[in-house]
Amino acid sequence: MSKTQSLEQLRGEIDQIDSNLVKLLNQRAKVASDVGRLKAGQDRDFHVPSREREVHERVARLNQGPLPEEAFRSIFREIMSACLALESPVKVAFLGPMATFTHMAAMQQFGLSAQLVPQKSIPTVFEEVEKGRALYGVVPVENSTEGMVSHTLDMFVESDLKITAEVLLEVSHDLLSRTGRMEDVRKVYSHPQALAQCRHWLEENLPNVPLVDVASTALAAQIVSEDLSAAAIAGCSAAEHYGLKVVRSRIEDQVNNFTRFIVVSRKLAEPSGNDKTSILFSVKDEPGILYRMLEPFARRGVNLSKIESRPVKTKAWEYIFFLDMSGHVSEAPVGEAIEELRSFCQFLKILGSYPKAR
Ligand SMILES: C=C(O[C@@H]1C=C(C(=O)O)C=C[C@H]1O)C(=O)O
Repeated sequence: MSKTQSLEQLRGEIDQIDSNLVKLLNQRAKVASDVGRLKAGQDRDFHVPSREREVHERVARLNQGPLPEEAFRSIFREIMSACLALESPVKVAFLGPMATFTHMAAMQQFGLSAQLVPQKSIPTVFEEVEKGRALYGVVPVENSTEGMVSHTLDMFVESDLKITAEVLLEVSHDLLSRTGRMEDVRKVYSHPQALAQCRHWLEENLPNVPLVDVASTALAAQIVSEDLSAAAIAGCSAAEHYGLKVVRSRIEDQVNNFTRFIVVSRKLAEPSGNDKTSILFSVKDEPGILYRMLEPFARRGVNLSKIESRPVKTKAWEYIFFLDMSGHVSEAPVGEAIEELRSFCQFLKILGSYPKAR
């Protein structure tokens, strides 16, 4: 920048660049619509997550700064979301109500132009996708401090939906109220997990204030939007959505609190080059079975990243196992190890192969 450039001149330059951006973005949208028409004629899906990933990766390679990769990721997520919405918005069911952490995860994955539809429960999210009323569903599956969301794992025993993506979100809690003043808080509402995650902060800062459990952090925010003497513990997007002020931000006791969400759909995702596969199976109760079920993976050098067991609801002391591994099921070592395991399982289901979250 030379010293002689005035504020007006610099703003003029920005206006010129924006004019070009508007033109280019509309050009891009038109080409995306052409692609949409072409695909419709060939009966192909318009939304192609693997291609979107390619676009993000290409943009990251092109980027020479000063903007960081993350900035381009959000910008291009919204560009592609808006291009898709011109044809027909991608419909996504998520565990609601509005402004839950699952809602934030859905926005992170699909952008603001997707049609995000809140659902009352995890089973209704699955049902919306199974019946074809939504293309995707988003539900929580695991929290780094509270563990697995067993309701979600249990759904896969009956459902044939596939996991097509995972989303990692840092979960941070704010204390929200109508007035934004600490001295007005006579009661605190939240989801029991959120209250547990802020226990020490609450003991120190709001001792003797009653804590009330409700079904979600967003519902707590909704209740508090009608009560001047109450506060909610919820994510920052709930403040905006329910017209609340932040009394204190980031009140969780542990930093680095992540929740993992999964995206379900009726189709398997294509390989992206850096995938993960999840399976579910049950084995006969006999000596050495735990060793035998893992051996096919060890022999082929397939990296197992997680193993969970859940009781079979209809049979006491029998278990089903959930296994996560690196790689896509279409890759030989992964596919072969799974088939070998299948040969001594009572049942085995591939829950999906999907890109590893960044
Ligand atoms: C335009 C396409 O369709 C959709 C829109 C994309 C985009 O805006 O870049 C990318 C993938 C698809 O979800 C395509 O497949 O190329």
